[in-house]
Amino acid sequence: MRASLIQIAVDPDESVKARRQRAASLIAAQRGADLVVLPELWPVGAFAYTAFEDEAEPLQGPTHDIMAKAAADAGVWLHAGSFVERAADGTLYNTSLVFTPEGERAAAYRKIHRFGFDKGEAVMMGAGDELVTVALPQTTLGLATCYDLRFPEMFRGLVDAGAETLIVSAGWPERRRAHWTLLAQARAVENQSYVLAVATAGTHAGVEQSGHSIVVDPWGEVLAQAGAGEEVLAVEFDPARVATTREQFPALKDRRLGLAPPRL
Ligand SMILES: NC(=O)CCC(=O)C(=O)O
Repeated sequence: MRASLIQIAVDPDESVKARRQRAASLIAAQRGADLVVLPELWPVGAFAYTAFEDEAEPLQGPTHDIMAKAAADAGVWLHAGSFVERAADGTLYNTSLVFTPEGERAAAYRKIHRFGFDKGEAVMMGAGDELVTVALPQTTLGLATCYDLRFPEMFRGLVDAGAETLIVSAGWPERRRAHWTLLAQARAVENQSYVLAVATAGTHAGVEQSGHSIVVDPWGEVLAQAGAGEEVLAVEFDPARVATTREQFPALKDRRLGLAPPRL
């Protein structure tokens, strides 16, 4: 299976409209891949909180339509990263979209863990509450967005729902890049799954982005990792290795659920 991770740079000097067109061109160049993945909030920037209200779109808005067409034109499964969704009741969500190679929307995932503690996304956006998996002919994807990477129970939930390839679409700061690489490998090892984690490049809202998108196999080996700048990370991987890894080293079968709490 061939995947292309588009580590697009989010530059405040480029308009959202221009970046959407540029993303579509980058996707067009990936014809021949099976799966293309974009990062979190690449139209506006994951830390550009002051722009969230103005750049919010309905689920089926400009980002949706341009990405649907880009998937169909390139004939690829497309995880289009996320955008700021304004729901019918006015609530904002950090929403990822997946399209089929025919340009049909296959899934929408609203980020479950919002980042920012008492500010930013955490107070400006609603939280999703549904795990999302997407069955491709070669593998089943489990969807996660950025800060979700820190919550292993969410990934275990995706694996329990059938996920074999975990997608992490992110806008991760350079300051915490060591966590990014470590957590991507940890999620792959503990879930005996591929992890395809794509981050943005560039600096926006004063936050330098990490880049270093990464693909990890079910044994925890790094198959490929990008540098800091804008880049397309292309990899080929064998989805059947998830089943063989889980058969040959069946740690997932040794889980002990429902343990008694400590006696006081
Ligand atoms: N956009 C995000 O979710 C950022 C997450 C982050 O910076 C971190 O977990 O560290």
